[in-house]
Amino acid sequence: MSDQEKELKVLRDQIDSIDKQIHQLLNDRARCAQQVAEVKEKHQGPQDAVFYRPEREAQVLRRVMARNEGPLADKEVARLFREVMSVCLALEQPMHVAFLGPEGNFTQQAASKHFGHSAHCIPFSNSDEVFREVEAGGAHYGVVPIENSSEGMVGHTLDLFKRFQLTICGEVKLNIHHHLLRAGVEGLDGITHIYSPQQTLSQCRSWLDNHFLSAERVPVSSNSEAARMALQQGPGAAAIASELAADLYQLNIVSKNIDDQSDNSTRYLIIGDQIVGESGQDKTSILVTVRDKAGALYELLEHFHKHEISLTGIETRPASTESSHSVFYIDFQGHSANSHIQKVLQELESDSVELKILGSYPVAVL
Ligand SMILES: O=C(O)C(=O)C[C@]1(C(=O)O)C=C[C@@H](O)C=C1
Repeated sequence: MSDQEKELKVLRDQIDSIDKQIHQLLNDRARCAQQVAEVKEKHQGPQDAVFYRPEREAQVLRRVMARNEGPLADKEVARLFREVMSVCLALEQPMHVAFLGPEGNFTQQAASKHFGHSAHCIPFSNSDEVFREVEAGGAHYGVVPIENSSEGMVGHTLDLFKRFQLTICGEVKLNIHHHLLRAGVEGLDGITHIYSPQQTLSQCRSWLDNHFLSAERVPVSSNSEAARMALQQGPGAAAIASELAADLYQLNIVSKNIDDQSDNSTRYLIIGDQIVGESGQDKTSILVTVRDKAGALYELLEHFHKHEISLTGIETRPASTESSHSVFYIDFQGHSANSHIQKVLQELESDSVELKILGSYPVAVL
């Protein structure tokens, strides 16, 4: 045995022994989660037991990151624990998560980032169907986009909260990175057509102008459709799409991160029908309907100012039935179980035509 082989053997024996301990501990943890499920079923009833606890998951992940001493990066260890909790939760109850499809898009990536890879994610062709599926009980939770750093709020998603009696159980943020994908070929030569949704083509315009001024840019309905076209049309075709789409359609990533803006991100909401407990770092979202008059918004915001509550987002939506009313979607720091948040909610309720509390939920961890 060479010196190198001897030294490697010592270290690999150590790794084998550590792996054995990790393996045992993982199964110990899984057994604990099974017992947690039994306790929930015993006290809440087998039909009503709530297995997924976003507040607890957020606390576990925050603690993992806070105590991490490396060399693994905080986010990397949290990602591992995210998956550990995902398999443990699947033992308690296999999770069915509806998302705004099609398969391979960024919303699916967001769903996996939030629930881990043991959740069964099902694509739906529009956000209305995602809401309907969750409300009907066909899926435990749903994932829909709410805000993009360059495009702003997704008004349609906000309006769905007026129609459906669902709550917000969580949020997840995803950095959006677009890649150039090709089937069976490496490099950039010979590309004549580039497929992607119009919005993505716009977000990569400078890169495309620099590299492919003469290639035809073909707008398609989704990321996944772009990937499918690249696969179907052969070597002259390329798609701009996500890493997940590359995996799904077995395409090569020939150029990574081609977005003009490197910090493009999208925030997604987790919708369900449960009240989420306090995690220690939470947000609350509401819809407030007020009569149109000068200073209406000012009066609403005064309540937040008085109680020193920081807003994290505000958006005006048209009131569908009454033209003399305005609806504001507002999210702010704090949990509705907290007494000073309760005071603001009471004041808003007495000052408005309608107040709908959409939910309190943990601020995105990963
Ligand atoms: O603490 C719980 O309630 C659990 O069910 C355990 C556990 C975990 O694996 O840590 C699993 C799923 C929940 O979403 C939260 C945490």
